[in-house]
Amino acid sequence: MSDILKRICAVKREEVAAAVAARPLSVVRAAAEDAARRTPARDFVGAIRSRVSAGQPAVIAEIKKASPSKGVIRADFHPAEIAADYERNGAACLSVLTDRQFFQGAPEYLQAARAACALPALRKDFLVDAYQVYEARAMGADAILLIAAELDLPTMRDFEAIAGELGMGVLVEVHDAAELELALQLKTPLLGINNRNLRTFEVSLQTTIDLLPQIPAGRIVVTESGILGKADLERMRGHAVNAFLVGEGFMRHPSPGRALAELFF
Ligand SMILES: O=P(O)(O)OC[C@@H](O)[C@@H](O)c1c[nH]c2ccccc12
Repeated sequence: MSDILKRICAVKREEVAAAVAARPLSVVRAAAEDAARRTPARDFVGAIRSRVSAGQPAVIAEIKKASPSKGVIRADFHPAEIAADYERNGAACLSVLTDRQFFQGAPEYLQAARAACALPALRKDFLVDAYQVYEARAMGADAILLIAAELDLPTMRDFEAIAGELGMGVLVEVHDAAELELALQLKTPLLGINNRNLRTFEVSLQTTIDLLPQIPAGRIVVTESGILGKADLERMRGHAVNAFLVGEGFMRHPSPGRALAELFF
């Protein structure tokens, strides 16, 4: 079985090396600090927490053109329009793919999406180097994703500390009990459970349900991937999970925002 996550992360290391050669860390860091001063990050964690504590669904609506498992999901792709549509229809936050090679994303999509609305935006990418955390803030991101399957604990702590200095939120993503144990040692309250195994791309919503008993109070569980219909939603709500990260289920509709409203409100 080919390990897709490993392949992606190998490419990420090459990308970082090329980016560092073009724009050294000191420059990106200064750009990130400048961005943090001039356009402070929007409160990603707060946007989710306020909805969940009010008993409302917190939806992180994803802007994703393609994926390695599904190919092109949405050919007619306008990130700014989609972002505004999501906002009008009650999304709490955005998640924007910035990886070019595997997801046909781009940093410019994050910038365009964020500029078109007032929602906090997560940089959805595979972070393997602190450089990319600075890069995230420099491109306007309000939050970063840490994938516990690819990072050790000291590295995650380091990235979380940098994100905190720059005012960004952190969503830490796990897929099994071992990863969860690492993730729980971070400070962030936002715990994503990816129903998709990033090594094989198999999806099972049972992944979220199985890990719930090991999650202490005070963490906000975000169930990620494979949420397509009302039955999925009811199943999660039956286990008191009320924060969701949804991509494909919205992106295949002419109006992704309307799809969001129909599913959640
Ligand atoms: O399109 P879906 O099945 O609704 O999934 C969204 C999101 O969870 C998925 O895109 C994702 C979750 N974790 C990731 C890490 C990297 C890239 C993508 C992802």
